[in-house]
Amino acid sequence: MSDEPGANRSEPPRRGLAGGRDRPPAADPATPAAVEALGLTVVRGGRSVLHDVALTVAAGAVTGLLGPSGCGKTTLLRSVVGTQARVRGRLRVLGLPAGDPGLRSRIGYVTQEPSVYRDLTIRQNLDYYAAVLGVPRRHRAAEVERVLGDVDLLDRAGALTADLSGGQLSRASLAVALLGRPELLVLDEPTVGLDPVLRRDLWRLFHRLADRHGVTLLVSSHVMDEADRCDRLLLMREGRVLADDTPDGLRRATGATTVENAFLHLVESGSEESEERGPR
Ligand SMILES: Nc1ncnc2c1ncn2[C@@H]1O[C@H](COP(=O)(O)OP(=O)(O)OP(=O)(O)O)[C@@H](O)[C@H]1O
Repeated sequence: MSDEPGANRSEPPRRGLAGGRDRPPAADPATPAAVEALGLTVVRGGRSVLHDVALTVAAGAVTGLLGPSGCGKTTLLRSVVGTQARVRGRLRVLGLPAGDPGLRSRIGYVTQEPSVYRDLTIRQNLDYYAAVLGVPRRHRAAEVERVLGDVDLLDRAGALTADLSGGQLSRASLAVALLGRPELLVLDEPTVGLDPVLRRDLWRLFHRLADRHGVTLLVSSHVMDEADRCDRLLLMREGRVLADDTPDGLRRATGATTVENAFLHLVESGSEESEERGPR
């Protein structure tokens, strides 16, 4: 079944562990939210894959979207970016309804599939995408060098992308997303398959972008050990957001010592609650 972009409507989310659905979770009252969702539901292939999701993504911070494979992370990211069809509920991104044409140049999106032309070099790819984004010709070379430096690919800039390793390819896709300095970066599993040094370097880059340039990053991962690298976490399971909190807040709220155990605690307390409620 196809997934054409659909019209998204939105409203704001709620804080802490997932609970009532009457208002959205506010990440930090002092920081405006970059993304606010309430009652977000998505149907794919005739099946509901996001159920009544409420969440907030704090502006200028690194938020991790964590959960097992198939829980709906990519669907949620696609909804935020505006490429997902059949999105119902309220979803506001940088103050506009998700999918609004005014958001196109303000969001950088890196999918799980590399989004670079394999028969061009990294630099040629970046130059092409910079032109598509409307970066003026006189600034283009400097912009390309800037993003190459950000992802540490200056020494491979002349290589054909077909000849790159998986990690280099991911970084080339990330460099494309950094062109034009987007305010929101949406990254789908950007660290999969990378060695520990590259993973550490990428997380450092994410925090540098947030801390120095005020960029908001929403980064998905199915690896719970990346949780402590995030300022805030959204824990997902089976199309629902179980928690929207900081790593420390989550540990405090659940009494767990690790985010993985906090996740298990939430899953178990969720199933106890539904057993108490009985079949619906
Ligand atoms: N094109 C599609 N048509 C129908 N159902 C789909 C489609 N793409 C994904 N799904 C289903 O939607 C659900 C959520 O998928 P999604 O890709 O959002 O999960 P995910 O958490 O990103 O998984 P992963 O970590 O493996 O990438 C899954 O049950 C999946 O089978």
